[in-house]
Amino acid sequence: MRTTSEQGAPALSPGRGTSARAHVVLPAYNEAASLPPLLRRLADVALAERLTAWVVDDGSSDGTAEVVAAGVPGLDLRLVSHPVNLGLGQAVQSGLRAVLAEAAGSDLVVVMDADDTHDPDLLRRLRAEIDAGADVVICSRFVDGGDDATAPPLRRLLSRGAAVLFRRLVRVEGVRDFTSGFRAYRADLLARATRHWGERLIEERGFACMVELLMKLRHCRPVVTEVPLVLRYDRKRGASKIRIARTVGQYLRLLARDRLAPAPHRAL
Ligand SMILES: Nc1nc2c(ncn2[C@@H]2O[C@H](COP(=O)(O)OP(=O)(O)O[C@H]3O[C@H](CO)[C@@H](O)[C@H](O)[C@@H]3O)[C@@H](O)[C@H]2O)c(=O)[nH]1
Repeated sequence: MRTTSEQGAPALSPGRGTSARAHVVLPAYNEAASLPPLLRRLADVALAERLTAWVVDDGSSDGTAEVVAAGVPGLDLRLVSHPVNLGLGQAVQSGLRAVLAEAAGSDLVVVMDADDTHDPDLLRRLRAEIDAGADVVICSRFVDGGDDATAPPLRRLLSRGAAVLFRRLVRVEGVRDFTSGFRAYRADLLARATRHWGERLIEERGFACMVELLMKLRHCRPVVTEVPLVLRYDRKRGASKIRIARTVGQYLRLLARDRLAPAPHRAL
């Protein structure tokens, strides 16, 4: 296991082609119990997928960092640490920054939940989509074969409401599931967006950061595809951190900010 500083500008080699490595960013806040089974499952796909896992420990108090420091046989595992809790948005941003400092342009950068509710077997499918020409691939609850039937009704309403709202008002071609936390990006797309937005690539601290990232990336005119996600809403350990009223407020604020912010003059 290596511990990585968060500093470092994107240093990517350009050019399209078959994706080489897969970098999996796992934002984690108090996930010491959920991480070990997930990391073992990632180790199972690591060899075939040339995979590095980057856990972003966001000021956890439950020993999440120690779990990562213990390492997992067969898995190239890195730890990015925040000394205090800065929120999901900052954690994703720190993870992406660390990955981009060493990724190649055609690498695959995946962000997925650290609570062991996302299936690492989907990584093969994500790689296939990127290799076929996609810049962003979303694991989606809202395409044929996807669902979130096991989620509580209010949570389903939140995701569906957000999907309808953002589809109407933002429209990113190819996107149905705006709030899914399980996605893959081509590294050079993220690097291009980072060069333009810098630290402002992700300003939302909470769950709205997922939508914000898509909103910013749309200015790069990415090719976006979706693959079905059957969300196993069966968190076996710990509790969900999402607060519904707060998240709705963040979505509305994000929409307002997007309307007011000047769009880049041309595609990035
Ligand atoms: N680093 C960090 N990670 C966090 C924080 N808050 C949450 N996370 C991480 O974000 C992931 C998802 O958090 P959960 O608390 O498990 O939320 P959920 O209810 O499973 O979220 C579901 O709905 C979201 C909105 O639709 C989706 O974005 C998410 O992928 C998932 O489907 C987990 O890995 C959790 O540790 C934070 O403050 N800091």
